[in-house]
Amino acid sequence: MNILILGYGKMGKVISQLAEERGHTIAAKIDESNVDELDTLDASEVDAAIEFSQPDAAVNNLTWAIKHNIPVVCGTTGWLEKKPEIERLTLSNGSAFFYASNYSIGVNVFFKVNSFLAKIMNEQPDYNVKMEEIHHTEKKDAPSGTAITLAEAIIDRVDRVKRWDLDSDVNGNEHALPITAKRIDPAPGTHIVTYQSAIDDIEIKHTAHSRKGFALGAVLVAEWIKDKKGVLSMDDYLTF
Ligand SMILES: NC(=O)C1=CN([C@@H]2O[C@H](COP(=O)(O)OP(=O)(O)OC[C@H]3O[C@@H](n4cnc5c(N)ncnc54)[C@H](O)[C@@H]3O)[C@@H](O)[C@H]2O)C=CC1
Ligand SMILES: O=C(O)C1=N[C@H](C(=O)O)C[C@H](O)C1
Repeated sequence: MNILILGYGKMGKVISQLAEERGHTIAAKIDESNVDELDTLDASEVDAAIEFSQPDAAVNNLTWAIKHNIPVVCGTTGWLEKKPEIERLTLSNGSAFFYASNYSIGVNVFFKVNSFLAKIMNEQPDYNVKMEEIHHTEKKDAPSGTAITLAEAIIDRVDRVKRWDLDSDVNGNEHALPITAKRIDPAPGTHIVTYQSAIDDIEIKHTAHSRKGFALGAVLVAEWIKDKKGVLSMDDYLTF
């Protein structure tokens, strides 16, 4: 496949390397410094685009790919208020758009465990739930996209939890899920969900050791999305 890299930072570099190791070619590596290369790129030669840039760049990149009918795999977090707009554009254009807050298989297993635990804890009102996420200091958004996905699953299943709150001192308020976002180098991504009671704590934790799991997942999805259409997610790709 010929893959276009939209966002050639820490993730774009690992993704390009892995894609080449898997026998793909890279159509172009687009960064802040060479966005104008998109004006002359032959889109008909591109099989899929992988977009890992930054919150204020994602919408333009995705719009460009969708309008050029290039299936696009997006991992950028922190722009999701605009996602409905991108989904509408995808559908009206008959293109393909895939979004996941986390492409690693391990985190997607963790999402399932989190949902299962939340369902059980709905029946255990003595426990308050809280979350901690730890990432490197260059991360632009907080809380992480992964933390938001985890929180949304808890809010959907635990009736007493109505919202999440970032870095607030709401421990003990049973209606809020406090999320603490720590920035410590070189953490690639750690997420901890804790249910706390006077008697005991129940804790689940995922720790990424590198960016390889995120990057491999994105390349595998790009291979899968090549001939697909529509708004797609990990629920369409993963069979577990
Ligand atoms: N969904 C997932 O599995 C994962 C998502 N991420 C997300 O991916 C994004 C990128 O992460 P990193 O690579 O660590 O960040 P980074 O800061 O190392 O790289 C971002 C790159 O985007 C470039 N950029 C800025 N404007 C651009 C534009 N208009 N077009 C193309 N590129 C542009 C910047 O120059 C920079 O090189 C973040 O939003 C992060 O949260 C990161 C890891 C995993
Ligand atoms: O910015 C990062 O690095 C990461 N971002 C994603 C997120 O916001 O959840 C995924 C991963 O945790 C790494």
